[in-house]
Amino acid sequence: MSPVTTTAVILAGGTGRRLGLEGPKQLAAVGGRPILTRAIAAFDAAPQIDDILVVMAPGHLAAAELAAGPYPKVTGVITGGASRTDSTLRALSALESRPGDARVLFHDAARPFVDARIIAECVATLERAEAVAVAVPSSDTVVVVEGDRVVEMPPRGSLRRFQTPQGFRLATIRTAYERALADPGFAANPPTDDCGVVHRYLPGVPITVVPGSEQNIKITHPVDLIVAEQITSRENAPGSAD
Ligand SMILES: Nc1ccn([C@@H]2O[C@H](COP(=O)(O)OP(=O)(O)OP(=O)(O)O)[C@@H](O)[C@H]2O)c(=O)n1
Ligand SMILES: C[C@](O)(CO)[C@H](O)COP(=O)(O)O
Repeated sequence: MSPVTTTAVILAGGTGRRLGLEGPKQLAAVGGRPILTRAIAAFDAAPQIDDILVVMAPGHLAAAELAAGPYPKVTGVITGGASRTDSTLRALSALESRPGDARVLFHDAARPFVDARIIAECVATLERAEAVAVAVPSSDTVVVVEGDRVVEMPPRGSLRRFQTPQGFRLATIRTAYERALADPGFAANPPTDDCGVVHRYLPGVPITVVPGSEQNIKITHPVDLIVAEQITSRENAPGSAD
């Protein structure tokens, strides 16, 4: 391991309610391989990643251990919490012995098509930044509504859609969550991701954005499974690197 380690945390603690399958969506297969396996494999293959921690939905640890089996960088599979931020907190507890300058990338297990370029750029950015996010421009016009009324139309050119991974120096994300836990309003209204926790509780910390990819989709709704199958159908095409 390099003196400053980089850990990938695969957040797989959800149940996939919006997808509506019988079990957690991360155990469903796309292109013949479980979504969770694809996410783990991407980080296992990345030379910048030293180790991987999988945070799995309660009651499904054995399935996650099976999925992680072939990947030597996986050093732990732990149980997730009730919300995404609870699952991150559990990962931070599991990493409590690591020094503050260690790096951590949090990745949605539900994004099976994260690529080597994105992972490399996130880790490289953490050499000079405390926090990094992955984002793509919006092809839709995005509006703010109150009830059924449009109240704001932010200029689209400055809008981005966040993806994962989201990366941090460990000391930064620890401090952000310490402050969040001290806020009585946090549990009732948690940010939707880890960058949101840093943005709200450490507003002075810049979050550097690196370009994501249109393929790095989050499998959320049933239509996303159809798109995912299409993406995987190219894997074995002549000339494909996969
Ligand atoms: N308690 C939770 C909830 C979510 N996640 C993870 O966070 C990622 C993004 O969340 P999302 O797409 O919302 O997944 P689910 O919570 O499973 O989906 P849904 O909201 O439709 O139930 C997923 O990889 C999910 O497993 C997690 O680790 N712990
Ligand atoms: C982290 C994230 O994927 C960035 O777009 C998103 O915020 C997760 O939201 P979800 O509702 O937990 O899917």
